[in-house]
Amino acid sequence: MTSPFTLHSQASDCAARRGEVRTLHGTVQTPVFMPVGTQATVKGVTPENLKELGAQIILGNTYHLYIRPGHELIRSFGGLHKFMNWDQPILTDSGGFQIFSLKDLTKITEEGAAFKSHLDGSKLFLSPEDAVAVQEALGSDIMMCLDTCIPYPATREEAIASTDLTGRWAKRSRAAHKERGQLLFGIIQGGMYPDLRAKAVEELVEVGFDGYALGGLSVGEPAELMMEITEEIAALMPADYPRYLMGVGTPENLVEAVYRGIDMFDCVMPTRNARNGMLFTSSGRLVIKNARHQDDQRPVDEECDCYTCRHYSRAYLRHLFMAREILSSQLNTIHNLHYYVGLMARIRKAIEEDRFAQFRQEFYAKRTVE
Ligand SMILES: CNc1nc2cc3c(=O)[nH]c(N)nc3c(CCN)c2[nH]1
Ligand SMILES: [Zn+2]
Repeated sequence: MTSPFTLHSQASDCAARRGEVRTLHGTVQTPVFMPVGTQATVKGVTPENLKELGAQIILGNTYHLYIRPGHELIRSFGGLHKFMNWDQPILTDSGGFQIFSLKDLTKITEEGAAFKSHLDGSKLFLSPEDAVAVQEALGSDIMMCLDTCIPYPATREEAIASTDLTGRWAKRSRAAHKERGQLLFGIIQGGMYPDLRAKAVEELVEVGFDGYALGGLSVGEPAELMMEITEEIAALMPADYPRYLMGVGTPENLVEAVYRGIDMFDCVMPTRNARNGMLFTSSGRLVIKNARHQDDQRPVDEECDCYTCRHYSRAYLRHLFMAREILSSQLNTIHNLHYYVGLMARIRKAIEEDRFAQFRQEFYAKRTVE
């Protein structure tokens, strides 16, 4: 198994590292934040907007695209890249998280996940092999194994049963994956039990994947516990393969997880919060509907050079939000994604210059909660 990951530099005073992941649609510089594009679109922005703000790789979702419009339709258009006019890397999540968040609509057996469509309640089924086949049809550059995301809290017995099943499914996913350049990542479960997670790492490495993801986190557990597990398990994940922390997180989470050795992140926060009028800035968060922005001529963030900050005032963005204008979501999303992608670019530079621990201190010094 040759790794798609190249390590460029390792911080001298923490686990942070600078690297790159080679994929069929290009090389991704890490640490990297991946905007979420669940239904073949990053909500509210065009691929051109994404390129302009610096996005390297985006996320799609097996479950959603399988249900609508269907992976066979997308295959007939030459795959997801052609269908959505995005010619850079795409990572598709397996649907593990979505199927389990459907809760009572899902039945898990050894064979796979039987579930009811959230659209029309029709009965559907995905085996680990099906999930690989769907992602191959989509043509994603990085595929994720179908897994069972363990809720928080979970008993040790529940965590053992679920983690063992995820391990057996991972083996089947690897066997089903025909080598054609598409990468396949394994997902580490284990709940909040470090020993179960350590065992899961060993088993997945034994099977052999192109990268390893920490799953089952950011599921309602305290942030300290998420960071404890991340710190302990990232250190056990192969250093010469990509490490992906799924569904994380706030800007602070990203800084803390990079500090502990994580390379890849995805989170709906920048896009979802943008639509809800919550904007990220270098000094903290800003709620655009707040009356104090009503006649404020300044951009969202004086230190930001994104399209939104170069052309629009807080007053205008507040007006769009209050008027429920479509442009509100577009401009707020461009800014928030530019902030996240820009933060990762500043993190990569700090690691290259071996001053990440200092960067982390400065990052917090500037955060005054608005
Ligand atoms: C928001 N928090 C969060 N936790 C996750 C865990 C898994 C997880 O354990 N497995 C999978 N397959 N996906 C997850 C996701 C979706 C990531 N796009 C998560 N999101
Ligand atoms: Zn901006």
